[in-house]
Amino acid sequence: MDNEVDVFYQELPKVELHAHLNGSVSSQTIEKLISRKPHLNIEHGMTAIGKGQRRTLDECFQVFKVIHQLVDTEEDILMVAIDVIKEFAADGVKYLELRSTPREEKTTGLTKRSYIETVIKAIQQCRSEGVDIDVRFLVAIDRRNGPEVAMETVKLAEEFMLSSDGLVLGLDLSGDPTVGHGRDLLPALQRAKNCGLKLSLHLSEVPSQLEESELLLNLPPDRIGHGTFLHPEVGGSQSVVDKVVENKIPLELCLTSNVKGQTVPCYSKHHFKYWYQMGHPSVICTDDKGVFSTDLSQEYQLAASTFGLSREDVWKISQQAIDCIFAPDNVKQQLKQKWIDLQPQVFK
Ligand SMILES: CNc1ncnc2c1ncn2[C@@H]1O[C@H](COP(=O)(O)O)[C@@H](O)[C@H]1O
Ligand SMILES: [Zn+2]
Repeated sequence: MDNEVDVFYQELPKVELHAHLNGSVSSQTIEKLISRKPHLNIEHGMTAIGKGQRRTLDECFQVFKVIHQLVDTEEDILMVAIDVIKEFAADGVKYLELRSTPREEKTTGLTKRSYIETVIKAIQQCRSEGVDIDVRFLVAIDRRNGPEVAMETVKLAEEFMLSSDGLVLGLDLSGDPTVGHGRDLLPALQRAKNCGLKLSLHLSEVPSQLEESELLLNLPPDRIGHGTFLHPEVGGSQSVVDKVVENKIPLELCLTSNVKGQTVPCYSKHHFKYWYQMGHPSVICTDDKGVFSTDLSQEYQLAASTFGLSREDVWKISQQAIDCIFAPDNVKQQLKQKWIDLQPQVFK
């Protein structure tokens, strides 16, 4: 971890809605993976970006390739998912929507179906051990893989949505934003929406995506990842902002990820300020806590110190995130009660 985090932020009950499984692998788990696969000659420094370090977004995507080499069996996925879930729980996260791209690995017999099944198994195992966190799963589409794979992923997600007892709730669109165009993925995303999968789309993570965002906002998505370049001040447009506001589409905002990935020049210029000041639903998230050496408490603390938020403001942000989850209303009600129960302890 990069910084010392005040106990208030750790004890604050939190909702995490934007976490990529393989980007969330901690250094402890990476150690275990490296010792399972010494022949790969992967060193620790290749899988995380430390304090004060920055990488281009392109270099970040190279890091995921290294991690994918380390995580290529059902056994690896099970361990990684269980570790990640327990780490979020230890950081005070009470509700987590984990997202991951199902991968097939011919050499190890891993299939996209067994990939999803294994993540579900990890969630169930944590639940049976009594880990204090409600975890759901969003199946991810890597935009690099094109429309056919996207459609295949939607069909799989649809199947699991119906058979996983509410654990699979939706779909994520992610991957290198400079590759491919959302227009080609529209039929798959439209199908997902029609069958009841919730949609969280990475939109305008880089400046060149305005036209794509305009198009995909017509779906409309249920949440937006990043949305760094949506507003006019950074080359977006007012009509795009209006669409987001009219449809009340929550934004998942990841400060460290954007600064370390160099799409935002510094913390004080993060678009959290723009959307939060407007009173638009803005959820603080980690994106890739392993790769960016952070955790959700630290992200809350960073937002507070950068934008001068009081503890009451911070409490409100974490509480209002409950309204943005993809799980049904009864789950929202349970979480709201949990927040009420925990409040005296956090503000003691
Ligand atoms: C930094 N900003 C980002 N922008 C876009 N996509 C990202 C991302 N961070 C992570 N991913 C997506 O998540 C995958 C890793 O987790 P999973 O193998 O799916 O669990 C990456 O390969 C990429 O597709
Ligand atoms: Zn992301």
